[in-house]
Amino acid sequence: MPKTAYVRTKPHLNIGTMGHVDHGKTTLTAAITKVLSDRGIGTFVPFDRIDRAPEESARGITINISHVEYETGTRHYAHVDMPGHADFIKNMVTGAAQLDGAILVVSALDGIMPQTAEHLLLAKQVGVRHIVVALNKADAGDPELTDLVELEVRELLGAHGYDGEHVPVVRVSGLRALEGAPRWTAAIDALLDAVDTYVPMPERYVDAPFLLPVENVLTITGRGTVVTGAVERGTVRVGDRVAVLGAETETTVTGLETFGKPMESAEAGDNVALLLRGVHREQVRRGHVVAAPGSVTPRRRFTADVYVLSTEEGGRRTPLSTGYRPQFYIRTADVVGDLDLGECAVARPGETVTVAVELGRAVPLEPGLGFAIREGGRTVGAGTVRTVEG
Ligand SMILES: Nc1nc2c(ncn2[C@@H]2O[C@H](COP(=O)(O)OP(=O)(O)OP(=O)(O)O)[C@@H](O)[C@H]2O)c(=O)[nH]1
Ligand SMILES: [Mg+2]
Repeated sequence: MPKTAYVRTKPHLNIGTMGHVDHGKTTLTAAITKVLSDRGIGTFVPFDRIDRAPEESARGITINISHVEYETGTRHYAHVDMPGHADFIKNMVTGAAQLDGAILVVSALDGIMPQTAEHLLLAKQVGVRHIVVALNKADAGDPELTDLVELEVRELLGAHGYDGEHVPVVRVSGLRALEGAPRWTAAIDALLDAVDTYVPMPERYVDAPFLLPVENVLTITGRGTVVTGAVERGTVRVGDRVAVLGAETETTVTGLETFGKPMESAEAGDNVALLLRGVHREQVRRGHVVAAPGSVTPRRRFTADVYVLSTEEGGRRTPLSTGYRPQFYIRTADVVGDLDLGECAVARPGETVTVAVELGRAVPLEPGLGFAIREGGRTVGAGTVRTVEG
């Protein structure tokens, strides 16, 4: 049976749930789809369809990011549910790199925890400009304690450069909303209203040359290799030639889908799957970039302003020095790089310094691009590209 084509009727945005492990991101994601499907718009996606890997159900945590789709009265959303566990921050950053706005989920029972702050910092760094807070588990929390958690969260938002005073903070219960309790389904409506009104429609650079950072690579039996991700800029049509930067190959797009629905062309902001002619699954990886041929040249060397996280923020205890070789998280890529601190030679936790970086492999870079620096499973710094060199 031929699949129904995607019909663009409402503006499309990319949002997602982030926050500390077990604070209820996946439950809330399922609850949002439930409330909307009860209203007759969209399909309910149960919890075990979101966390569907055997290891996820065995451990009771999210490991991989997953995407669900839904519509409110005014918008179409692709929603990424991100893992909270510290071991899977890598997957969280990949998910966050494509968002126009994020729902920061904070358990009203536990308040701010380490990955609440780390996710906020990483989101800011990869360019998430707007946050809405869901104070989850409000069914079980004491209202006065919840007030304190709200104050704490607003302060944390402010400390990371968000408008802590005005960010909407909505008290929800994903669990009770899933069960259909009217008070809590109404809270989901309030949360979606906050997202609809507080996260503005971003400017989409549809006229720029096409660029898509690869989030995932799949094989469709009988059809070939598919890459998925959000289109960062430009448009792409079936039949277009594209370069796969990282795989150093050029190919033709032979199919285009969003959430299983075929489309003729995709544009900046769309969350899509591209079928690539004659490309083998092993050739392409997360972190590669699919782009209009000749439109970008991957580079290895750049200068950047880097903030070295303080020890209290979960950063290092000791200074960084020239020759330090951490991992750089740039768009969906994770690349090793050498740091040169020039004359200042060392950078202490809590300091901001200008550094020169030489990456282990070339990636598309441009001034203003944000990135995170991680080492041995923790975030140690956050930076912005200043200049790009050959
Ligand atoms: N009381 C109460 N419990 C909740 C609520 N939402 C989630 N929970 C419980 O909290 C636990 C964790 O929920 P998840 O949705 O898996 O949390 P998560 O944030 O997705 O966890 P990770 O993805 O592993 O970081 C589960 O036992 C849920 O049933 C809520 O609103 N109220
Ligand atoms: Mg989860």
